[in-house]
Amino acid sequence: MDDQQQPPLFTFGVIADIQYADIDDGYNFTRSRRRYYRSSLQLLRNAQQSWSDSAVAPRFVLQLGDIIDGFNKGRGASDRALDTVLREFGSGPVEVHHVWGNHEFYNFSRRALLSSRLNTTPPDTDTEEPAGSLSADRAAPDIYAYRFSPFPGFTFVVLDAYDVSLLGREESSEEYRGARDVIRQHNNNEDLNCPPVVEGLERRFTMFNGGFSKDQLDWLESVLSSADEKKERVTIISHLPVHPNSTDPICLAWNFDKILDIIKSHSSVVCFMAGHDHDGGYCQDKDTGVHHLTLEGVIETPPDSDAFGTVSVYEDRMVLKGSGRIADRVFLFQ
Ligand SMILES: Nc1ncnc2c1ncn2[C@@H]1O[C@H](COP(=O)(O)OP(=O)(O)O)[C@@H](O)[C@H]1O
Repeated sequence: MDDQQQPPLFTFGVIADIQYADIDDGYNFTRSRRRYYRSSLQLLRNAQQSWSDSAVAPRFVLQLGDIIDGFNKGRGASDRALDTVLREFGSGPVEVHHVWGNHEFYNFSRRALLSSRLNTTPPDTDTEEPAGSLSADRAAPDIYAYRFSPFPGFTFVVLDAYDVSLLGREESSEEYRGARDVIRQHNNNEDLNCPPVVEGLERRFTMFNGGFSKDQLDWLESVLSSADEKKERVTIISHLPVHPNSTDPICLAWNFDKILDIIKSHSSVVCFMAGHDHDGGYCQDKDTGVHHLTLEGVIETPPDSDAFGTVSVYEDRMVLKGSGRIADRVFLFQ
């Protein structure tokens, strides 16, 4: 019998870059793509409706970052916009795991985010760690990175792609200075949102991107080592993509190569999911077989279309059923 005819072990929903704001339509920076700020809420509603109606209720939803747009901040509407979108999420049947993107930091400080409803770190389940030490389920107190296991044998890792960034860090902090040193080595522009070159991987060194600290990378190593031992299947999620063939390089994480190196040295990773590049992208890494999916963004999806997916997980594969401009895909495990 074909796997596809058997029921999945579990399913989950994915959606990226909602960027809701109660403002008229606009355009991206280069004016090549229209942005539908109000309609994005209706597209989220469509996704929730589909997940509510589905025969197999999804176990959870992954919200891949940029839930509300930075324009809310200047209008004093950040809290209101967030309430509006979270109310919509709350109407659905399942828990949501929120990833943080650049627009989260345009609206809120890191400290505010850590104590907000956008912090979906699960309660500590790790009983093996001695009292007082950090849980293996979380990276560090001010890094928004955690793991969760929705089904035996499957682990999901939420990464903090703005851990090393000029966004969200106090200008007086050591972290801010460290991030400024990194970007300044590559970008001499006065406006650090302006990429340093017109082509190639160096374009990623802009202020709207960021990277992963050594602490976070070390933690990821340890999570993946443990998953390797248990022969688990790991899906990593982050706002920023890490594979150059899965995105326009202007959207890559600063130290994407470090994540690729770590993935390469662990057999457990099967998939990496990101947002940020609203045009979306996909590749399967030829060495590791890991599937790198960049999900098309809701904000640049016309009101008569959709941009969400539902993933069915089987023993040997994940099957993405895309809606609207998201393609159907099969991610076979290697
Ligand atoms: N090529 C560029 N040169 C200068 N500023 C840019 C460039 N691209 C984006 N920006 C600015 O960077 C910020 C983030 O860009 P934006 O396209 O809004 O990000 P996102 O795609 O995450 O919504 C905005 O303030 C935008 O005006």
